[in-house]
Amino acid sequence: MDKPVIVALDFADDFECINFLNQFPKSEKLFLKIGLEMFCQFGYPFVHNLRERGYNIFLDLKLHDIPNTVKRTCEMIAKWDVQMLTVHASGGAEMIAAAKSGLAGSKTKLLAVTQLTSLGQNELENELQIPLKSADYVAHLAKLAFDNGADGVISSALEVPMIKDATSSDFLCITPGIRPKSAQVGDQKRVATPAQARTLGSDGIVVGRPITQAQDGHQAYMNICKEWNK
Ligand SMILES: O=C(O)c1cc(=O)[nH]c(=O)n1[C@@H]1O[C@H](COP(=O)(O)O)[C@@H](O)[C@H]1O
Repeated sequence: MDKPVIVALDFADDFECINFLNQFPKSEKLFLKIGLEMFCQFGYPFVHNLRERGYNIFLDLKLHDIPNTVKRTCEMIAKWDVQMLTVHASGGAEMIAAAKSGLAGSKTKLLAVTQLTSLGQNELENELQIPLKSADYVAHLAKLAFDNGADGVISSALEVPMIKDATSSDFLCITPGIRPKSAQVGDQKRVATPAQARTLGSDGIVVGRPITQAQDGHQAYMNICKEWNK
């Protein structure tokens, strides 16, 4: 798989989303992330529709439940022919392994979310009461995901070198929290530019608002791809 720029489709309605996609030439082979906002409203038919149109799909459901429930859910998703699926690494070793076994026989890559990019050191210590440096917590969760069969993790680009050291160079690091220099950071805490993410060894970047809320979404996407592929 080439290193993709994955567009996060965080739209309130499907009409707005399809209008957004129609800005792109048909030849543009987009990699799209369907997250909770759209999946909760439009479910599997929406995923199926976008697969039929030839898009690669990252289904970002961030599953986090008991192993049996996660396994059964993954068995269902395994039939959907999506390229990537997320679970929370903090669901534990057994849950990650259960997710992987649920996906058996499919080509869907299992990605474990480490520490959300919207959480910094302060939130980790004071809200979640995790007495670790953020980087150590991310490395710990990445190792847990690696040891239990995940294909990769979701983390900030800033942590990629450390994750690859703690796991393996081909363990996928897909990184949201991407902000071109001119973009607003918003609710993200651990951010990097597309160029920084590339230099740090990220295997793919996830970008939402800097593209979906731009005046010209296609141009914003092209600019980010240019910086990413430099
Ligand atoms: O799993 C994710 O994709 C994810 C994990 C994470 O730690 N941080 C994070 O921002 N994301 C997702 O990546 C996207 C980032 O969107 P923007 O902040 O608008 O670029 C959103 O759809 C988030 O749900």
